[in-house]
Amino acid sequence: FPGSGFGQGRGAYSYLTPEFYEFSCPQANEIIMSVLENAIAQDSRMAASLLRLHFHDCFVQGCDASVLLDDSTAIVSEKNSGPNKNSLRGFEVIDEIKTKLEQVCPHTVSCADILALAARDSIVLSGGPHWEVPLGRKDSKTASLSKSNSDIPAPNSTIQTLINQFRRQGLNEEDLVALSGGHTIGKARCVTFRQRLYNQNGNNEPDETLEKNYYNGLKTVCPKVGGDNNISPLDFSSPKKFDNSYFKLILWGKGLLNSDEVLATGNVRKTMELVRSYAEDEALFFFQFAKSMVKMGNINPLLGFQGEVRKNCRRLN
Ligand code: HEM
Ligand SMILES: [Ca+2]
Ligand SMILES: [Ca+2]
Repeated sequence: FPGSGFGQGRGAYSYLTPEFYEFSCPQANEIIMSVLENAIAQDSRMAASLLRLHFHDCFVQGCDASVLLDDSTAIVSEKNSGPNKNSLRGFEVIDEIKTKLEQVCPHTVSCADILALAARDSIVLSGGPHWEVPLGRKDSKTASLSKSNSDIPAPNSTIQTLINQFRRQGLNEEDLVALSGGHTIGKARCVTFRQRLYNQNGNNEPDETLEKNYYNGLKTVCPKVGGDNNISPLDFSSPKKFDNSYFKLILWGKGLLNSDEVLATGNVRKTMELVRSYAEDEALFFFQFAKSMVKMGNINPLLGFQGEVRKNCRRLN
């Protein structure tokens, strides 16, 4: 029985299933959704931040809530890695969900599953697709600052580096392009796209694939020196709505990060074609995004007796 006995970690449940908490915590979905509705109403960017949190968890040791652990004697936190520091948001929202779940179903719903459900619900609340989230992940007793520095793709990556880093996680080009569509919501800091504006190839010239008006606008947000934390939307046409406009912008030279633009300009036929098809067909993008989110959520989960269900997502029990 999912979630009853075996699901609670006393047995060796060996796969993820959407019904995992059906009996042990049937209220989990409702509780998560109600916390998110409030959090996103107060701060519309929060949906994007929670989606990214799940991504940065899954790419480091798998989807095991390692990203949520604070520094302690036993833990060197991933929160201080290059990609995460001064950047990841949403930890307080995860804490709020966890506190409510501990009141209703103590020691039952893992932090890793909360991240996966919060990411899905954030997409739904932003107008994107709904999908069933396979559940039953346990929480790690370790974190990896070094893997967080090495395994999360950098914004100035080439297309080949992106393909390789996704492949290492078991994700292919279709997953790379669809999941990059997560950038249809949320914002990025000047430091993550400055190189494109002023010195793309070490020759003090901008990235020539940037559309000129867009480029001029970005320079006012992101000066050559200073303003590191100034933010710009990843999809300026609809930064709060989960839609396919991200792919249309890329085709027009209006993608914010180098890693966005190279999906269309990096001379890899496959990703170029996928960008075009998602720009033309939003339903196709939604379908593939949901499929790829399930795939990303399945990266190396801890199952059964492995790991633990943390009582506080920030520390080991
Ligand atoms: C393909 C490789 C990727 C690279 C290089 C990348 C890079 C980045 C960078 C640099 C930022 C801005 C961070 C900051 O300035 O603080 C960002 C934001 C974001 N990323 Fe990615 N990302 C990638 C893939 C993904 C994936 C797979 C997802 C989810 C499915 C995702 C979701 C997001 C979201 C939603 C934001 C906005 C967060 C917010 O506003 O708080 N990204 N990404
Ligand atoms: Ca992890
Ligand atoms: Ca959008």
